Amino acid sequence: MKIGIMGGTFDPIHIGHLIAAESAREQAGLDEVWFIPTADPPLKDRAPRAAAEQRYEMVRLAVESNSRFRVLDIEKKRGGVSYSIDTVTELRKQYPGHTFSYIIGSDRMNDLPRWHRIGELSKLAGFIGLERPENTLQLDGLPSYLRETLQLVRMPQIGISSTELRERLAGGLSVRYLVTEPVFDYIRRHRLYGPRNDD
Ligand SMILES: Nc1ncnc2c1ncn2[C@@H]1O[C@H](COP(=O)(O)OP(=O)(O)OP(=O)(O)O)[C@@H](O)[C@H]1O
Ligand SMILES: O=C(O)c1ccc[n+]([C@@H]2O[C@H](COP(=O)([O-])O)[C@@H](O)[C@H]2O)c1
Repeated sequence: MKIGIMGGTFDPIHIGHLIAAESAREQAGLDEVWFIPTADPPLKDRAPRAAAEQRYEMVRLAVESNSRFRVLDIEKKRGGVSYSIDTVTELRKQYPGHTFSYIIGSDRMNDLPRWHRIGELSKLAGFIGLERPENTLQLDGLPSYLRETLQLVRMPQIGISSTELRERLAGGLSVRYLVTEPVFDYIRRHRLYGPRNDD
């Protein structure tokens, strides 16, 4: 099977992530998309607000109604910094018949050369790049070995981020319809992302 990996911090997961995954599935002819919430994200300068277990649970709730979407706890279980090379190596061992491609937003695409052991990773997995409103992909900035493995897909522009959602929640504003209803309920029940005084 052809698998797309939707990796992310998902702090929290929002409709932009889901529409990105669905667009990639459709346009890249993927059989399934596997969502993999990180433990510690490698290149983010702040630790996630919600615990790995809570971020995993929100992703599980967001994808459970789609039979072509799955959530994997592989990075949560491994703990520590979630390097994609470790995840792909483990997945290839576990599922030798599948091929894997990382789905990434165009904003993250510029960071690709800084990913851990990126040369090796690019031989083990492909990359599917999505356009995002606030960043235009500068393909010229990428080395040719990455350009060659990159497939670009289009998606309706969803100009939201988890950062914006956390800010809205901290400010007492609604995130209804920016996240799925079960995720909205989970955030409310667990009182996630409320105002705090150590920011
Ligand atoms: N609105 C969006 N449209 C398309 N892709 C997105 C969108 N938001 C996030 N992504 C992509 O989803 C993946 C996971 O992103 P992540 O979990 O860090 O979400 P984020 O909204 O960018 O979070 P934050 O604001 O906390 O940095 C990344 O590849 C990112 O580019
Ligand atoms: O392996 C790396 O060095 C690496 C560096 C940056 C990001 N990633 C992966 O890219 C995905 C999106 O990351 P983030 O930080 O934007 O949530 C997630 O699966 C990360 O593990 C991976």
